[in-house]
Amino acid sequence: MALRGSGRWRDLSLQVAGPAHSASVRGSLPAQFFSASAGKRRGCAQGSVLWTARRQPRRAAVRCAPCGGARARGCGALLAPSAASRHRSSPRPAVAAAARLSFQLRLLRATCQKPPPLQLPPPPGEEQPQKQQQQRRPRARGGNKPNHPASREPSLRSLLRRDPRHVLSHAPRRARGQRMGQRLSGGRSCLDVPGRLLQQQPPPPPPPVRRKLALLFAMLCVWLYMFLYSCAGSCAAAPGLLLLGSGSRAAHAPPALAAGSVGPPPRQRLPAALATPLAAGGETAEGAASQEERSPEAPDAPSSISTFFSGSGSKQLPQAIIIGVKKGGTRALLEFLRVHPDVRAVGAEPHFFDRSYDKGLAWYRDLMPRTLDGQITMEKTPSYFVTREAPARISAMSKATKLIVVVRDPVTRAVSDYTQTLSKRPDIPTFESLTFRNRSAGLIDTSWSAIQIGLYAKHLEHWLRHFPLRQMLFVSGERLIRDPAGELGRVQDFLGLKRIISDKHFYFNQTKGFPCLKKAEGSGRPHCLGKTKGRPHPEIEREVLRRLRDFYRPFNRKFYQMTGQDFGWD
Ligand SMILES: Nc1ncnc2c1ncn2[C@@H]1O[C@H](COP(=O)(O)OS(=O)(=O)O)[C@@H](OP(=O)(O)O)[C@H]1O
Repeated sequence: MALRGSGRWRDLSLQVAGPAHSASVRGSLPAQFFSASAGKRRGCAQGSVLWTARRQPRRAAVRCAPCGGARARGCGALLAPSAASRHRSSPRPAVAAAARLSFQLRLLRATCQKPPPLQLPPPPGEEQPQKQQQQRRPRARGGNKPNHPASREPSLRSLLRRDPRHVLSHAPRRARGQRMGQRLSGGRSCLDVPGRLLQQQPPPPPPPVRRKLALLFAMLCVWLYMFLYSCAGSCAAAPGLLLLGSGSRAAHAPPALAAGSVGPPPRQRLPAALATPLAAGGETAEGAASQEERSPEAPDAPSSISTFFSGSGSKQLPQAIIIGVKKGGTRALLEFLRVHPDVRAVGAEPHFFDRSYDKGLAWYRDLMPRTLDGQITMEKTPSYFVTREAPARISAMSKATKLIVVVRDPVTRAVSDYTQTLSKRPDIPTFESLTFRNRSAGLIDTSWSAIQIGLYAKHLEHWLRHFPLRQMLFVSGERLIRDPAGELGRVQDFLGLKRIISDKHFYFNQTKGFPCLKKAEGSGRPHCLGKTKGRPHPEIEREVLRRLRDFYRPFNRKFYQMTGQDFGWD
C-alpha cells in the first residue's frame, strides 16, 4: 500500500494478493482527510479495483458518492461499484480484501493526521503467515493465477453493497482487533473519528473489564445467596418481606374479622401421645373421592422458593383445610391460594381423615410442606365434607382448624361428577338412568353419590356439631369462576392473611374458558388448571335437570339458612 502526493489529493495504490487471485486498488483521497480539520469536511475516495480472474485481468471502476454533498450526506458505502463493475465473473478473495480496504479508507480519512501504512487483514480463508503472502505477491501481480473453483467468496457487488464493516467482519475477530488497534493507536493523533462510523459500533469492552464485571456479579450472587440463607430462619417475621412471609396476618385482617373470627390456629408441635392412630377406617360416601390426577391439578413439586427453604422451617399439621365439595372448584381455590406467600399447601389430596386415619397424625404431618412462622399449612380433600367421621377427627386434631367449603349448584355439580366418571369408564349408564330409582314415579336415587354429595344442608349438620359456623367459610364455586379475586379476598380475610391475591393475579383464558393465574406459584409463568378441570359436560335431558332442581330446592334453601348466604341456585 502506498500513499503519495500533496496538494488536494493524495494518491494511493494497493496490491492485495490471495492464494489464487490478486487485486489492486488505486485511488485518491482528498488531502483534507489528513489535516487537523478533516473532521468538518467530508469526501470520498475514487479509484478502481483491478483483479485477475481466469487469466484475464478484470477491472471495475469504483467510485464513491460525494459524501460531502447534501444528496449523499451520511452515505452508507464509501465505494460503490459503477456500472462497469457489474460483471458476471465470480469474485475472489482478493477482491474481498479490496472491498475491506474501503472500510479502512473510511477510517483513514477520518482518523489520522498522517496516514499510517495501511495493513489489510487477509481475506477470509487466507490467514497466512506474512512470509507466505509476500512470496505469493509477485505471482499474483503477474495476473496468471487461475480461478479457484472452490471459492465461496460473496460477490463484489454484495460485498460493496454491504456495510464495509460487515466485510471486515469476515476476518477473525482477534486479528481484526489487533490490526485495528495497531492502526488507530500507533502513536498517531486521531483527530476526528466520524460519529456515524465509530458510534455505530462501539468497541466492546476489553476482556479484562468484562472479566471483572463477571467476577463482581458472581460475588454478588454468592453474597445474596448467603444473606437469604442465613435470613431464612430469622427474617420470616419481618413485616413486608413478602418473599419470606410477613407474619403480619392479624395486623392486616379487617377489624370485623379480627374480632369475630377465630384467629389462625396456633402452630402445633405434635405431642407424642397424639402421634399414634386414634381410630381406624372412615365412612366416606361412595364415589366421594375426587379422583384427581396428581398432575397438573395436584402439583407436588416444591417451588424454587420452597426448595430454597426446604432446609429451614418445620412441618406442621394444617391450620386450614378445604373440606369440599367434590367438583365444587376446590383445586382452583387451592392453586389460587398458593400464590400467597403465607400459604403453604400440600399438592395432592392426603385423604387422611377419610382413608388413612389409622396411619396417625405423625404420618399426616409428614405429608405437609415445611413452613416458617407466620405461614399457614393447608391441604384439600373434598371428600371430607361427606365423610361422617371427618368432623370429629379434625376437631380432635385441633378445634381451631379453619374449614373451607367450595359449593356449587348441586345439579351442575352432579353432572360434573358424572362427567368425570364417564371419562374414566365410558361404558357406564346414562346420567338420566342413574338419576332415578324409579323414573316414572319421579323417585330420585339419593344413594348415588353424584346426587348425595349435593345435599349440602344434610352434610353441614354433622360439621356444625363439632365446629362453630364462624370457623367455616363457604365459597361459591360459581363466583370463583366469575370473580376469582373477589372470592379470594373473602378467603384471605377468613384465614387472617394480608390481602395479597387480587385482580392483577388473574386473567381470563378464552381457550380454557376459565380464569387462570398470570403467574403460578413457583414457576412464575401463566398457569391454567389442567384438562380434567373444566371438561365439557354431556347433554342431559332438560326434563331430568328440571326434576333434579325441584329435588334439591328444599335442601338448598335449608343450606342458605344455615350458612346465611344465598348462592342463587334456584
Ligand atoms: N379456574 C378454573 N379452572 C378450571 N376449572 C375451574 C376453575 N374454577 C373453578 N373450576 C371448576 O372446578 C371444577 C372441578 O372442581 P374440583 O377442583 O373441586 O374437582 S375435584 O373434586 O378436585 O375433582 C371444574 O368442574 P368441571 O367444569 O365440571 O370440570 C370447574 O368447573
